[in-house]
Amino acid sequence: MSDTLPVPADTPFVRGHTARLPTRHGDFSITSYRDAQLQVEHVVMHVGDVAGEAVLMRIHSECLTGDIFGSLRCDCGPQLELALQRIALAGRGLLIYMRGHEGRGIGITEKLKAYTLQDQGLDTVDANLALGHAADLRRFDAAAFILQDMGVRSVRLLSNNPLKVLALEELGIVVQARQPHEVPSNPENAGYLRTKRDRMGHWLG
Ligand SMILES: Nc1nc2c(ncn2[C@@H]2O[C@H](COP(=O)(O)OP(=O)(O)OP(=O)(O)O)[C@@H](O)[C@H]2O)c(=O)[nH]1
Repeated sequence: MSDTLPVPADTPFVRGHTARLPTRHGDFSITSYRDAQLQVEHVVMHVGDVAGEAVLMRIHSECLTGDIFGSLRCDCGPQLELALQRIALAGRGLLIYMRGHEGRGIGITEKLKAYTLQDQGLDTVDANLALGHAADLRRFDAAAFILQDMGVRSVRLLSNNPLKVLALEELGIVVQARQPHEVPSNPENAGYLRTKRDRMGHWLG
């Protein structure tokens, strides 16, 4: 971790512990961070010395259904796998796994309610709105802290989401480049991806 950059003393974020984590994608280290704001622990999967410039980086928002159960309703699971593969292949980089981001911040129960509304014909955005939520409630200040703590000075961000780039830049993160992170679609998530492209401005083909 960086000894060179000052980390604010009054932060709600605290580094936990680092361990070696060999995976089927390659050999990673994993570091936990306590987030007193969201009352969760985020984890970072990292490879190589990430202090410095132009670090390959993915911020992955928790998606229990996609990441764990192989849901076809979204593209989260394949995006997570692809990101770990790309970072392992690069030999240097990190994936910040943001807990508390489930359902773009609405939580698992509300996301399941949104799924039911989507099965009745609403798209992802309107389902959130019908439940009384904004389309996207995620905050990235924990990610900004983690990058600073790890000494990351600029990133090559794996993402298709222009608002994510803006949100990170507003927090002072230098996004040197944005690299597309598109995975093949399937019949179950075609509408979801279309909504991301047409209503949320994602750079998707
Ligand atoms: N509210 C809601 N959240 C969803 C739905 N499907 C997936 N999610 C959540 O969306 C989050 C991932 O955000 P996405 O919009 O897919 O992608 P992104 O992170 O903004 O953009 P990329 O960096 O390009 O992947 C995860 O927290 C998922 O749990 C859905 O139908 N409704």
